[in-house]
Amino acid sequence: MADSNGLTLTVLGSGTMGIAIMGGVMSSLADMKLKSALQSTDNSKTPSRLPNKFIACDMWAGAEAKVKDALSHYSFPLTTLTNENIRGAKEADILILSCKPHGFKDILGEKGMREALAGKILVSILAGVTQQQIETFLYPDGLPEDACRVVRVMPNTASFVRESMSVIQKSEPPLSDDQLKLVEWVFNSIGRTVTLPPQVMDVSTALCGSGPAFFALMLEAATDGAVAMGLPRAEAQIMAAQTMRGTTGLVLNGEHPAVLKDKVSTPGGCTIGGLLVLEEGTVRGHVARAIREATVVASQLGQGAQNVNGTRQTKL
Ligand SMILES: NC(=O)C1=CN([C@@H]2O[C@H](COP(=O)(O)OP(=O)(O)OC[C@H]3O[C@@H](n4cnc5c(N)ncnc54)[C@H](OP(=O)(O)O)[C@@H]3O)[C@@H](O)[C@H]2O)C=CC1
Ligand SMILES: O=C(O)[C@@H]1CCC=N1
Repeated sequence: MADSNGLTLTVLGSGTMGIAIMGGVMSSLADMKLKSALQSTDNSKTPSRLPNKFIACDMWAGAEAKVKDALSHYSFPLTTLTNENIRGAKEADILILSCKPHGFKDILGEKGMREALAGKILVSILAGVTQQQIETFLYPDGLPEDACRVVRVMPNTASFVRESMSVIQKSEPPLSDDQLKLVEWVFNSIGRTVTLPPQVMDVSTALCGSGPAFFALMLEAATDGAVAMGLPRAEAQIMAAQTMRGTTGLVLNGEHPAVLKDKVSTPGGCTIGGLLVLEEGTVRGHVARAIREATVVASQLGQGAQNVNGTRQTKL
């Protein structure tokens, strides 16, 4: 692990995701330091230089305190900047574009930004904004030799606790070995990654980006039911969350969800009774439709469209 020789990671937009990603990377680095003191690690997938200095840019001054509150306990060099995106970009080796989807033109259109980004990796996590949209905006006359490499990734908010499911869009032409190692290291350090083609980025946004909200709704509803039957809320919430974690652990361990469900359903028992109530409510159809709706909405986000459920209107 390179320490004194470390890279600088800048986030452009220090909101929920900017903080979550920096927090996850810092936590991972802190963990690596501890582990490397105890055992040797497989370095074949580790870039020669890792990010260990961080710059958080935002246009809202209040973001500085939020970033410091969330991250200063990690003790990595952390600079917070307000309305100084160009400086943040100049000092960066790798950047995460983490503003709202419609905000990318304000940031990338700033005078001097193109020069500040030259030769660097710009990871966009914006929902609904394609790699091509960003590249065409930055380089309307075609990619110059010193163009930055735009890489699209869809992580989720669990980055903060290093449990993200991040979808890395396959880059065309391929990234260099060093670039790929670095991008994969950043997102592997904050959870799990898969690499997929551009045409599935919107559904990945719905399933993985929005997913924590959908699963949280399920968790909250289960907690409410338990509270209604007499459990104290604090315990009920932990019990529901741990049960959800256990279920995901089994599935990630190879158990098929349908088999898992059947194994829990004792004949004549309480589980099948509960499941049939869920089926009466067409929960599966609605959950699946939520993913479909979110996919459609995600696909509109880069075009300035708004609203859901057939009420979408394109901004003129
Ligand atoms: N939230 C999530 O779980 C996920 C979000 N995403 C994507 O990540 C991106 C960020 O989402 P999220 O973190 O939730 O959004 P937030 O609104 O929490 O954060 C975005 C931040 O960018 C700031 N910002 C806006 N304009 C500028 C500018 N010109 N220069 C610097 N900073 C600016 C915003 O400031 P201000 O508030 O003042 O506008 C805000 O603090 C979005 O594009 C979203 O699609 C992807 C996966 C999951
Ligand atoms: O709701 C949104 O638009 C963003 C993208 C994925 C999660 N949150």
